[in-house]
Amino acid sequence: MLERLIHSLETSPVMKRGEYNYFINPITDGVPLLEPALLREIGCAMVRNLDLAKIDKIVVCEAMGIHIGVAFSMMTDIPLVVVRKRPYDLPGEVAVHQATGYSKGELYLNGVAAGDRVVIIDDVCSTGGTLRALISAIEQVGAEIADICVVIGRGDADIGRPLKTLVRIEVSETQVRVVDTCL
Ligand SMILES: O=P(O)(O)OC[C@H]1O[C@H](OP(=O)(O)OP(=O)(O)O)[C@H](O)[C@@H]1O
Ligand SMILES: Nc1nc2[nH]cnc2c(=O)[nH]1
Repeated sequence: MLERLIHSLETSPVMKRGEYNYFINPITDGVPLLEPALLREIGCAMVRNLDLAKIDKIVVCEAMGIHIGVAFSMMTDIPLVVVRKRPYDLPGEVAVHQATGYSKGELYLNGVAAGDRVVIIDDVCSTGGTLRALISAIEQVGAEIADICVVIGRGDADIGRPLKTLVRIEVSETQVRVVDTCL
């Protein structure tokens, strides 16, 4: 299992975004293209690794959490909430600040209510800025976070909660190395 993901990572190009070594991969960028078999492989691995007991909603972040969230939602029949990068000004919307290794912005959460039990999933965790922002937004509405899982972990960010990763990687200026897997 995860052979496709590991192969895609070990053949990922790396570019500079400022000082940040940014790897380019189908799962994290949709570039150059995303094979359905790779998406299925990841969906199955998430189903096997997440605690799905009594989960009301899956929460993902725009943009590169969406395809993973859709696959996972269709496999589990659990509704999907997409945290957006633009406001809708709906009642109860929560805004939080997001900072990554190469960008800053605001995130807007709608569709999660007090008492909901949710899982957060994303493509990658690097500095942890995005997951910390998502956790803060969900805590502000009074929902319960049952589990958090990303496909790819790089670095050792502290998000203040347990984090599941399908694979862990190291990124140099020229290449990606897979150093651990969940299996
Ligand atoms: O751990 P971090 O340093 O926060 O990095 C992880 C985040 O970076 C990417 O999102 P990004 O905001 O670049 O946008 P995108 O999904 O729209 O490409 C990725 O999809 C993660 O959400
Ligand atoms: N594609 C991609 N997304 C990221 N999100 C945070 N770091 C990275 C990275 O190196 N590559």
